[in-house]
Amino acid sequence: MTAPPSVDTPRTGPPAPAPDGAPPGGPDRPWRGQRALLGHLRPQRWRMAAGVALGLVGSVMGLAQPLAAKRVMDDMGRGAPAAGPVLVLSLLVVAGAALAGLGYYVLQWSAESLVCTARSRLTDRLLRLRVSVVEGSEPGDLISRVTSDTTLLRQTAPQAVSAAVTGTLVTAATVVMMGLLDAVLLGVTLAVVAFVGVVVAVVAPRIGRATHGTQEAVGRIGAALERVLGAFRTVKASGAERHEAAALLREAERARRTGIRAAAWEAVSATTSAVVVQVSFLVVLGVGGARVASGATDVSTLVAFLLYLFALAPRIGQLVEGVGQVQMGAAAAVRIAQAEELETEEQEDDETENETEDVTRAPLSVSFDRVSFAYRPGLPRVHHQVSFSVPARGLTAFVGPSGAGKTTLFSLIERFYEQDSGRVLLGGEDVRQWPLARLRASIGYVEQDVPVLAGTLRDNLTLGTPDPGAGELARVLRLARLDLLADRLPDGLDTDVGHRGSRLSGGERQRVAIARALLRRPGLLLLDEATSQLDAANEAALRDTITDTARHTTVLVVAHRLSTVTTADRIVVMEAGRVRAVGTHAELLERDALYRGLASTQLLGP
Ligand SMILES: Nc1ncnc2c1ncn2[C@@H]1O[C@H](COP(=O)(O)OP(=O)(O)OP(=O)(O)O)[C@@H](O)[C@H]1O
Repeated sequence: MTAPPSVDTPRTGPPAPAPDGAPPGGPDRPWRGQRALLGHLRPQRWRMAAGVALGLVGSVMGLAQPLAAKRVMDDMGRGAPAAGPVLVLSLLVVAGAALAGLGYYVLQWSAESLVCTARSRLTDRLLRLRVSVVEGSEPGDLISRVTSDTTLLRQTAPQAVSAAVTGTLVTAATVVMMGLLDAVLLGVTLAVVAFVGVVVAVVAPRIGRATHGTQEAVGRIGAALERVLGAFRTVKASGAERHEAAALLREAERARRTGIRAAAWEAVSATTSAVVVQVSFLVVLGVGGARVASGATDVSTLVAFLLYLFALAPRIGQLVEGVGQVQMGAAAAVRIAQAEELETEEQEDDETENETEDVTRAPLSVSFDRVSFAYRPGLPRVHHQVSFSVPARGLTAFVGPSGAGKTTLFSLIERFYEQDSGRVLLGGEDVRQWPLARLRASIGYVEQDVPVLAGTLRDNLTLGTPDPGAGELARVLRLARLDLLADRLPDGLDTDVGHRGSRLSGGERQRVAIARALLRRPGLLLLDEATSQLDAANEAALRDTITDTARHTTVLVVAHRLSTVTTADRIVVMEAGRVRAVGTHAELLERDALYRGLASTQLLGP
């Protein structure tokens, strides 16, 4: 074996995830949430503006209705024909209601579009996350960011926008009218109302923090549920339902507490604004009365001013509520932004989407050249200067004690992780030079754990090979000894196999995974303990299939049961992250004590 020259490469892996597995970042960067919220709103700004404008016109028509009604009554009182005013009033009623309804619809429509964009962007990113990032995160928490946080965003965005636009416009117009009536009284009013601004400035961040806390707790509920439902039988068999339910309840309680805290702060700001408006009314009454007495203004101006002040009150309430909605939306936007900041795999596969068309079906050689690797900085190394070469075609087996680093070899070939130093070569080319999509499309991989997804048998087989053709499907079903199963199932290939294939036996799940990998006609087939759960007859049959496949493809297998690999072209013995020996079964029995030990414990002689 000639080892290719070594090139030490710096570690380019992702940064370590946050210690609790949560996406990095926090709500504390100033205005981060508001900026993120604006980022979500921006693409919908015109549609939202249209919705708000329609609503505004509808409200103005509503305001004009009393005047039109007055006109109808006046005309009727005078005995004049009232058909015209009645028509105008009817138009105002119908058009006002229709426009207000249309405005609401357009606003909600834009909110749905906004949240759909957020969800698709987030799911797209989540599917492109690095394996290490997902393994360091809580899937349930990530899911809650796509579901619960985007829903909160959807609920708060229209109210926030409508409150900001309508509240600001109407407040500004009212203030102008008040200023025209009596500038001194306006000054007095603004001085009192400014207090609301101070309260809101103090309270708003607290609403944001409490909402963030609630959403964090909801995320942890998702994570705890995922943990329980992901190992449901184990939880039940261990009688751990109560214990796990208690953990869920603790998080639900935490969500309740932070939710109540947010509600309390909202109540504080709403009550303050209501009280301040009342106080401003009394102050204006007092100061205005004094001004009337001194002749600085007249009674009708004071009355008109007070009427405007009454009209202003709900607008101030709307603005205060809008600020609360913005804080809630911002809390959701921060959590969405945190998930969007998680490190994804390189974007190259977007740019070269048709690279997958160019899949390598020809057998691929594999070489490890002095590869060293640790899963994370600070963790012990799993591989120490691992070197071996496997030619294109043929069956190569990796054996060795548990934890020796066999599965990790496959993770480095698939580039789920990147080595700290040394090179991994596929078809003579560094795997880092391969476009990622093409690299993975050229490999068939059967992983050690639960390699079946929810859905039908057909969905599972065609994952990654969408239209294989009936003949090809029948071929792999036969090769993986699944043809009888497919005939037996009630809906054949369209039978639902349950969550993680729970309606299949362990051996059937393994055969499904093998069939799926074979369907790709890969240049390299990686099988990690792929036949460990098969009965003797099926295992023998699958062994023949694998041996046959290895005639035209490179096949690497990890096996604990040596009986499955004694006929391999070469066997690589690994121990504690190092390659100990390479040879055939017979050679290793003679040369390697560890292998001999493994063989004798498994009752395999020379
Ligand atoms: N995602 C991970 N993060 C951190 N450490 C890991 C990770 N996966 C595996 N390890 C560690 O790396 C070492 C090698 O694991 P690996 O799965 O490659 O061993 P293996 O030889 O395939 O073992 P087995 O035969 O039991 O499957 C083990 O000590 C394991 O604890």
